[in-house]
Amino acid sequence: MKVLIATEKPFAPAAVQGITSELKNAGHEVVLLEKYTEKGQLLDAVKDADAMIVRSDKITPEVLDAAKQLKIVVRAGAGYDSIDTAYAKGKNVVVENTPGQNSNAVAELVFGMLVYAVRNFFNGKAGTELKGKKLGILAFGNVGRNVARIAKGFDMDVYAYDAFCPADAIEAAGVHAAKSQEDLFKTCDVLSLHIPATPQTVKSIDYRLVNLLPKKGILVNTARKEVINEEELLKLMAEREDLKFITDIKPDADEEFKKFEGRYFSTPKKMGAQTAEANTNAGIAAARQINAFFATGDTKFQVNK
Ligand SMILES: NC(=O)c1ccc[n+]([C@@H]2O[C@H](COP(=O)([O-])OP(=O)(O)OC[C@H]3O[C@@H](n4cnc5c(N)ncnc54)[C@H](O)[C@@H]3O)[C@@H](O)[C@H]2O)c1
Ligand SMILES: O=C(O)[C@H](O)[C@H](O)COP(=O)(O)O
Repeated sequence: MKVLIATEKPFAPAAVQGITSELKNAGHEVVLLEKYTEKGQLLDAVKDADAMIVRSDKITPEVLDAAKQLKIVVRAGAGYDSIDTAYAKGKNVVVENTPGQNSNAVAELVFGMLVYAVRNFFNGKAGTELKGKKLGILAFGNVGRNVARIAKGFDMDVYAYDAFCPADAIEAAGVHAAKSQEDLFKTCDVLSLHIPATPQTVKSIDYRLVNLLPKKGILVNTARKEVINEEELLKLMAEREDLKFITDIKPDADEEFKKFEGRYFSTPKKMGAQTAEANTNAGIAAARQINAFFATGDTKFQVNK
């Protein structure tokens, strides 16, 4: 089978090597399309691909229509909102993700950004410590659980809320279970977002919710920019000079947020999963899932059943 690795943002070289040898050892042909700049390059490359491995690359109906032989596309990562899963299903294309493979990388970045923020972006003025502060984790999935683990090392008081994870499972992980999203925002000094972008969550982080944060609250986003209601957050930050917003996903209104100097930080490019380890873990998992799919029909990680 022909497997296309299509990554506008390439994997680390060691990851590409690992993915390629997994696939070749299983008898597949590997084609690499990296750093493409035109949609046409992707449309051309997918024409004869039987399988694809992608990162945040947009797999639209146009791409799926061009991929006449495609049977499976694996998103080397957690969030698959960049893929039109329903359209793929209609074309009998299996869509999979690789859950948990990059979650430690994202969790470590949360703390990198947090230390930077509480130390006033290293401007030389006295900052604060994380020890003893209340950390709220919105969504207790793979990333949220890793954030909780690291937060305990900082001696933070950790709370979480997840719409689909029962409170006793959160408590069993040694984390306080908040009764609701509102309860989590009201309680915590730092609020870290780990919800996927879904119809229920898009723009859900709005004025009303963020305004529940106590004085000097910090909102951290390593999830998706779409979950934030940017217009309302801008309004709130203009009204509340105590709030900080730090994010791994540049908002559309980045220029406007930049006006809040000393209270806003965005990574220049999404960095959460950008480690050699996460690239290798997610990429090799994707390759193995493709091998299993062609060898035995395994669809354990399918997200468009
Ligand atoms: N910055 C990055 O590079 C990066 C890397 C990995 C993941 N992400 C983003 O972070 C998200 C979380 O990643 P993950 O690996 O923890 O995913 P995951 O699937 O392991 O966890 C997601 C959690 O969200 C919960 N959830 C779903 N809808 C919810 C809602 N409406 N309210 C509350 N909880 C809800 C689920 O129950 C689940 O526990 C991904 O969907 C992706 O968008 C970003
Ligand atoms: O959802 C995810 O897993 C991450 O957002 C994702 O892997 C990071 O995006 P990437 O850096 O791979 O484009």
